[in-house]
Amino acid sequence: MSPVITAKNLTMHFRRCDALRGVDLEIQPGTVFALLGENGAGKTTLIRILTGFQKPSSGTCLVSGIDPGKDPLAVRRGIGYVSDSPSLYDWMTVAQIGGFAASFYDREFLTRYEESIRRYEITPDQKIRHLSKGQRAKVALSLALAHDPALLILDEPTSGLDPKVRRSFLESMIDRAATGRTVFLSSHQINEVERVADTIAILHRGKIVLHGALAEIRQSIWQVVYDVDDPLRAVAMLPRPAEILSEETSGSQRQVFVRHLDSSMIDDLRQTAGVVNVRYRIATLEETFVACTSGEAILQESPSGESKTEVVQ
Ligand SMILES: Nc1ncnc2c1ncn2[C@@H]1O[C@H](COP(=O)(O)OP(=O)(O)OP(=O)(O)O)[C@@H](O)[C@H]1O
Repeated sequence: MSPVITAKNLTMHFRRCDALRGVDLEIQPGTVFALLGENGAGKTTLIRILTGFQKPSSGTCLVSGIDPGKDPLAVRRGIGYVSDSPSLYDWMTVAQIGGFAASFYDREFLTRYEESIRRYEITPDQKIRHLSKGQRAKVALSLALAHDPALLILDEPTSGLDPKVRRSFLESMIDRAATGRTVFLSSHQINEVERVADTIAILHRGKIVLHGALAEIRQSIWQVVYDVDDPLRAVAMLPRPAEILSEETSGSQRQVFVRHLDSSMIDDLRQTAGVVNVRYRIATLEETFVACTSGEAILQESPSGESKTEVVQ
């Protein structure tokens, strides 16, 4: 099956910063994909390029087979999209905005929209400008979902929602993917991402530093901690195929986050002169995120499963 989203070497130079620095990405249909990154990592910029609101400085991308730079309206007609700050016509009521949006789509749109508004317990004749932040988010989500798009792109979709609504919304995203539709969401909420995503990518300073199946990532990244007899002692890097995500020294203790560790490497480390008290365990996704976004040596996995390590300046 061909990917729903393909990005090749996307860059975005703004006057004062490089928001994207060569992003490669492939997202398969029928999956929930989560883009993780710190503030300012470039998530919104990438989403704006994929939805045709921003032209990249260089590189190419296809969304459902269409180049958003060439035909942004065709891309946006075919997808459901909620930005991080949805702009809605404030002077309309909840019902009016649904009726207005419905004029661009088939008859089912209004039925689905009204059903969603009822489920979210929003009063249809309330003015948009009088809605709370969470209610606005619910209206924006209802509009994005009402034409039942094959691809849904959501920038921080749950930021205004309370925990109960958040949970049921995320569960509904898993159901969507199970019917072959694709969900692309950006988030800071690692615990939420863990519950719903099939694949994730971590964006750090405009580069994707980790990309792959969540199940595989959760099983392949390890935290290794050991002590050295002398804080100045040099210890050799773990050999290939190990890939170091980050290394930290605190006095005589060293902590390494590493991908593709095997037990012989731990045995060798235990045999190393001056190294004592070696312990290791699987890293949590949160630890992996911190390691990927604070370490110097970082890696990128291609969709084919090969991975490479590179250094971020
Ligand atoms: N139109 C613009 N002009 C200049 N710089 C911009 C513009 N849009 C974004 N940037 C810069 O690009 C970088 C990435 O911003 P972006 O909004 O994509 O990050 P983000 O990952 O979505 O952050 P957050 O999680 O805080 O929303 C930031 O340094 C930001 O200041």
